[in-house]
Amino acid sequence: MTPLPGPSGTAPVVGIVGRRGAYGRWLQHFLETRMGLRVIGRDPAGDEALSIEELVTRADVLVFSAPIRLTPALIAEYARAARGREAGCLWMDLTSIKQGPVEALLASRAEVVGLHPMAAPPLIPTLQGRVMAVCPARLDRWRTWLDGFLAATRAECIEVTPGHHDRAMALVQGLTHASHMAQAAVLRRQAPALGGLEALRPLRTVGHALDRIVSARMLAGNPGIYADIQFDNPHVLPAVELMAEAVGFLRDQLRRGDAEARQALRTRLLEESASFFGAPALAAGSHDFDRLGYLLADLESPDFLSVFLPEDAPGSLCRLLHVFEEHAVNIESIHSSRSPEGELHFRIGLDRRSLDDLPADTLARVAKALETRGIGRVTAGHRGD
Ligand SMILES: NC(=O)c1ccc[n+]([C@@H]2O[C@H](COP(=O)([O-])OP(=O)(O)OC[C@H]3O[C@@H](n4cnc5c(N)ncnc54)[C@H](O)[C@@H]3O)[C@@H](O)[C@H]2O)c1
Ligand SMILES: O=C(O)C(=O)C[C@]1(C(=O)O)C=C[C@@H](O)C=C1
Repeated sequence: MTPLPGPSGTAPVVGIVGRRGAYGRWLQHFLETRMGLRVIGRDPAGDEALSIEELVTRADVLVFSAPIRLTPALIAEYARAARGREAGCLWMDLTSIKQGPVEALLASRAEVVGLHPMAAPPLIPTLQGRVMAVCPARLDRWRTWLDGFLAATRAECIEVTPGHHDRAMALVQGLTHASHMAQAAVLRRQAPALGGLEALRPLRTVGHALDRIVSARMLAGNPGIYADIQFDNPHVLPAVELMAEAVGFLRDQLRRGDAEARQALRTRLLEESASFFGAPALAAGSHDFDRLGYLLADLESPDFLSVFLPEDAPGSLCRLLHVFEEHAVNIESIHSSRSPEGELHFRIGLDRRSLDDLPADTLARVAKALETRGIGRVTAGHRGD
């Protein structure tokens, strides 16, 4: 692989501040394996071989990937240590909040871009299928290299100013996180009396299942990030205040309990918001809800085989399906998905009734045929009898 040259014509050395963290590790792997670049870094979590001075001197590109609450002061500390030697370099950050970090970066003499990959570091080596907010702040000679870097990430890049980003993230992240933290807190208080979370599962709706997924993802994540987004994005507090006002209004109507209260709830919390969303958005959201509901049902169906296809080539899926046909196994659904390790596979949902009419070892024979003919490797499978 030919590394992408920087403005001097040679491949830049990239320094990562916070390279032992979740994104720092992901980015180092990306830069080394997908861009062929040399990566150095520093992190108080056991990676202090280079001093701050050495790091800013040696890195042509410096990326800040540190806790949100510390980042503006950390950037200022690096800028002080660089004492102007950063002129001609590119400095950037991955922080979930953009105004403070980008202002701090601009106080240096480096070229500056603020980035926000809007998803946790993925299992796969690129950001394909994810959005990256890009705040170009002071770019000149590094623009071409930056374009190449962003293209290599395969993220859907959206240019935005830091101020607009933070106001939007107060709604996209702050509000979403706040409502799911609140939901999880209520579930914690009330679900045990009903036998716990798992006891609710058989009675799930699609809406509850989707919300549970979001809450679980957040609660499984880094609590520091979720707390910092609430506290350090100044636009979150007004959004949370409006949410509390809306929930308070709902509570007041429930306490009143009369016909007028019911009408007030319908008007203010349903009809007025529905007309704000508009008919096309309501129809599209409703359709997506249905599709996600069926997707979740498919992914939970008990009869399935998950098959890893080593050959990412036209016709591989066709050859795979032919084996099921040969064994008279009826397929109910096919989803391409990723294992927890990031490996691409197909989850083949099977029709229970067709399995019932077949010999008990049919799935084992399908799996064997797939493997001996070199079509695919069965990574998981289940026949829910
Ligand atoms: N994880 C996510 O979901 C996610 C998504 C998008 C953006 N981000 C952003 O990426 C950045 C890093 O997040 P993360 O998930 O890797 O967090 P993390 O807590 O896993 O990593 C942060 C790293 O910074 C290090 N650090 C702390 N103080 C430091 C200092 N003084 N100098 C150098 N390093 C220091 C920590 O030791 C840690 O290894 C954050 O700004 C976050 O907003 C994270
Ligand atoms: O877990 C995920 O993939 C996320 O989307 C994490 C999430 C989020 O929940 O908003 C959290 C912080 C980052 O700034 C970006 C995204």
